[in-house]
Amino acid sequence: MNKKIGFIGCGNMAQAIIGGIVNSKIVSNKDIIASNPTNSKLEVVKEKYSILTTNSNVDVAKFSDVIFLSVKPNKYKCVIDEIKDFVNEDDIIVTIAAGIDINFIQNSFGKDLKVVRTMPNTPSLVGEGMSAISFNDLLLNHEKEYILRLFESFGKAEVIDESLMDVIPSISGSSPAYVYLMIEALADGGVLRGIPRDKAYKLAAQAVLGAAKMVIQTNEHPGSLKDKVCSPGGTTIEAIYELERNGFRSSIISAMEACTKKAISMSKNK
Ligand SMILES: NC(=O)C1=CN([C@@H]2O[C@H](COP(=O)(O)OP(=O)(O)OC[C@H]3O[C@@H](n4cnc5c(N)ncnc54)[C@H](OP(=O)(O)O)[C@@H]3O)[C@@H](O)[C@H]2O)C=CC1
Ligand SMILES: O=C(O)[C@@H]1CCC=N1
Repeated sequence: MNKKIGFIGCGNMAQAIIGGIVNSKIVSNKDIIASNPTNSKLEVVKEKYSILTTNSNVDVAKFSDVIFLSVKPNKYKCVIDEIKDFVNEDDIIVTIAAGIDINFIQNSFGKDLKVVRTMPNTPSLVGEGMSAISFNDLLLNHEKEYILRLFESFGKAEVIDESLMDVIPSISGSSPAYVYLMIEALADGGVLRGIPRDKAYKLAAQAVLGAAKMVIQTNEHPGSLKDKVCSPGGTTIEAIYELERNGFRSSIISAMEACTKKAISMSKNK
């Protein structure tokens, strides 16, 4: 059966997933609907992807078999109150929010529902997303497989124990932002030495893409790949020494800890 997919909230993350799903053609655009209170974002997805749009969250709930709750965490309660009478036990609820657990979703709906907790990321838009997924017990095997196929249509997906979900923003949900910061810094460093800005972004971004592909495709330890770039007495080891002196790795791990602590505090203060 062709399932109908709905998005409640059509912001940055919903648009990335919609773009990824439409580009992969796994679901027909006529079977996708999105709601948003303001029209400008709906006009963007209508224009780009020819999906259905509405200002009514209830219309999305009535139309869809799989409902993505793609609003900010603090909007979950009111959105669920609005739609709960229009969601039935065969529907699948997908949460993408940091710090929202499956228990909270079930309690807010006040009934047993099939709930999938996920943490995607914005590279889903270009088919290179990374999503972590946890299912509750009510999903049947074929429904779990369907959800996995859906997420794999716009990148990679890993099933993960729900107890680890608050850590996922730090490693793959939020981390594209750290990488953009690094690409900006690499480009600025190039511009400082006279490289034209447009070329600097291309050089920096392609180096990051290539390095990530090397880790994934060669399966070699990142430390060993790093060693192969460091010619003895060469340029790279000078840069690595400077990065280590400035706490590059511990700065990233500290940033991740801050991210995880925030996700945990969000789950306590919903
Ligand atoms: N951005 C990211 O990289 C990632 C985000 N997430 C999760 O995705 C969720 C959305 O984040 P993000 O896309 O960044 O945020 P955005 O602010 O870009 O999107 C949220 C959207 O929800 C809309 N909205 C607000 N209130 C309602 C309502 N009552 N009914 C329907 N829609 C409403 C907003 O409309 P408007 O502003 O137009 O009024 C906005 O378009 C969050 O829970 C976040 O944790 C998860 C992984 C990665
Ligand atoms: O910043 C946030 O809260 C969301 C969750 C992961 C990425 N963006």
